[in-house]
Amino acid sequence: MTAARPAVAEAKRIVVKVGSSSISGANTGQIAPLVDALAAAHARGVEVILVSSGAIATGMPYLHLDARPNDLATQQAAAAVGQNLLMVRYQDSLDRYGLTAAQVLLTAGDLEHSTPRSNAQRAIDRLLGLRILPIVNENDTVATHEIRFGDNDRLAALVAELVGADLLVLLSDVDALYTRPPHEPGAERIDEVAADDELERVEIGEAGAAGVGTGGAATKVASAKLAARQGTPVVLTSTANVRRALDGDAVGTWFHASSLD
Ligand SMILES: Nc1ncnc2c1ncn2[C@@H]1O[C@H](COP(=O)(O)OP(=O)(O)O)[C@@H](O)[C@H]1O
Ligand SMILES: N[C@@H](CCC(=O)OP(=O)(O)O)C(=O)O
Repeated sequence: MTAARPAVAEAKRIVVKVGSSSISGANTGQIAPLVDALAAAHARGVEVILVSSGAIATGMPYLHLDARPNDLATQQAAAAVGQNLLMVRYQDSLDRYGLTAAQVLLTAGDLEHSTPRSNAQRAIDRLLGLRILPIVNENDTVATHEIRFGDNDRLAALVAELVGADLLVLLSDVDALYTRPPHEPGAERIDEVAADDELERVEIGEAGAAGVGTGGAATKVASAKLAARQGTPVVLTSTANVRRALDGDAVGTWFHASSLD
């Protein structure tokens, strides 16, 4: 069967980004199907890098928090508790395929300075050469306001650039970008974005219902624009669609590379 998106079928190195709301709390069970899809791509010889949020959301119950904390210190504490548990959950799931995860924690400052940047690049390259799955997150305990990425959608686009990815897959709780918030009447699915002016008519609403993510659709669009400008095409779709997105099916919204300014 021919893939609807040949660029996906031909991609050798793919960055997949998943948000907190997709893999924590009531959606912790989505880790296994996500790992199934990553393992299938890995088995085809694709080099996969996962950018995963969820440290804070995973740590929250252990700090007896019902909602995402607002202050930086408590966010950092929750992330420190949650990050290793998140990695254990990924590794448990990867064990089903005999695959190994590696934790890669980065700050915005790391990617802006040449020495830590090339160190990270070298380490990720070696991990991929060893057929290990790098799982990237912001290094929340050392990231202060000045050196925060702000959201992992942006981090994902910067990692895609760092590793020279052929494709960025941004996962969310909606199946695509819509012309307005998807629950509003008149919202239409956008199949592809080939030029910047096509985004002018898009109305971006509030972030998802789970209340544990930070970015919402606005940061996904910004990330997709950044990656596309760097020459990496982007698929924006739901976590439930990840398998189909990696198979090259025409799911979600496709952002053409180098088409946006
Ligand atoms: N124009 C739009 N198209 C798609 N989603 C939108 C739009 N405007 C607002 N949203 C909302 O953005 C949410 C996704 O953001 P978010 O909850 O932060 O995701 P994640 O936790 O996966 O990063 C969706 O649940 C959706 O309701
Ligand atoms: N580094 C943070 C990510 C912050 C965050 O909520 O990101 P996202 O869910 O992608 O909007 C964490 O792991 O909790």
